[in-house]
Amino acid sequence: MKTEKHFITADEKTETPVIIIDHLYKKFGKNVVLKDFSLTVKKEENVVVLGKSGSGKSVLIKCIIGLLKPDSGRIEVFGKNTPELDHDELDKIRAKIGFLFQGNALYDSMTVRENLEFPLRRHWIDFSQKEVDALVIEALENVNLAHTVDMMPEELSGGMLKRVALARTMILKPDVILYDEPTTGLDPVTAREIDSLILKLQKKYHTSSIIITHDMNCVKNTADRVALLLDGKCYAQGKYEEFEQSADKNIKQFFE
Ligand SMILES: Nc1ncnc2c1ncn2[C@@H]1O[C@H](COP(=O)(O)OP(=O)(O)OP(=O)(O)O)[C@@H](O)[C@H]1O
Repeated sequence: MKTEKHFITADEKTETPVIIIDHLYKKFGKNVVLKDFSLTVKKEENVVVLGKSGSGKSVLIKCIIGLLKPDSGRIEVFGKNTPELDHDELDKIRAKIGFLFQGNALYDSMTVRENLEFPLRRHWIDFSQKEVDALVIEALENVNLAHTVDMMPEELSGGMLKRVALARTMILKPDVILYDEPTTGLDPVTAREIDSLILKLQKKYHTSSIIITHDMNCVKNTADRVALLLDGKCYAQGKYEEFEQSADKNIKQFFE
C-alpha cells in the first residue's frame, strides 16, 4: 500500500492518467475540508474513495466537475485544469463525465425515455430523432431495462430506478463516471447487480471511475484501487486486499 509520501511509482507513471488531482485545498470558512489532497485515476481504472461521513467526498467530486472551486491545487481532467476553465470549456468536459447521483435525480414527471433523452438535449449535441431513439434503447439494454422505456419512474423499484439512472449517465458514453454511493439503500442482491453493471460498463466503454461508497462489498467487487480520504488528505491507497489486511486503525474501522 502506498502512503501520500511515495505517491506515484515509476510503474504508474507509464500509464495514462485521466484525472490528476494535485495538492487540492478547499475550505468553507474555518472548516478546512480538503487539505493537500492528491489522487490520480488512470484509464479504465475504478478508484473507490472511502471516507467517513463528512470527510469531504462529495466536496471532492464537486470540485472535479467544477461545481465548487478549490482554493488551490490542480484538477486535471483529460489534460485540462478544470478550475481554470470558462463555462463553455467546462460544459465540454462535463459532457465526457457521467455522474450518478445518490438520489438518482430522475424527473418524476418524465417517462424513462424522456429522462434518458435529457442529457442528449442538454449538451447541445445535434442528434436526429432516429439516433436519439437508438441511443436510448442501447443505454436501456445495457442495464437490461429496455421494456421500461415508456414507463414513469414511480412504476419502477429502487433497483430499477438506479439502473435507469445509470443508463442515463452512460448515454453520452462518458470517458469518466463519478458514482456517489451507487448501492446505498438497495437490498444486497440488487446492490451486487449494480456492482456487476459498473464492471460491465467499465469494460464495454473503457471508462475510468471514481466511486464513493461505504458499502465494503461494493468496494471489494468494483475497486481496482482504494483511496482513503482522512483529515483532508489521501491517507492511504492500495488494493482492496491490502486495505482488508491492514493493521492501521484508521483503515481497520471500515471492516468492523
Ligand atoms: N457548500 C458548502 N458550504 C459549507 N460547507 C460545506 C459545503 N459543502 C460541504 N460542506 C462541508 O464540508 C464537509 C464535507 O462534506 P461532504 O458532503 O463532502 O462530506 P461527505 O464525505 O460526502 O459525507 P457523507 O458521506 O455524509 O455524504 C462537511 O463539514 C460539510 O459541512
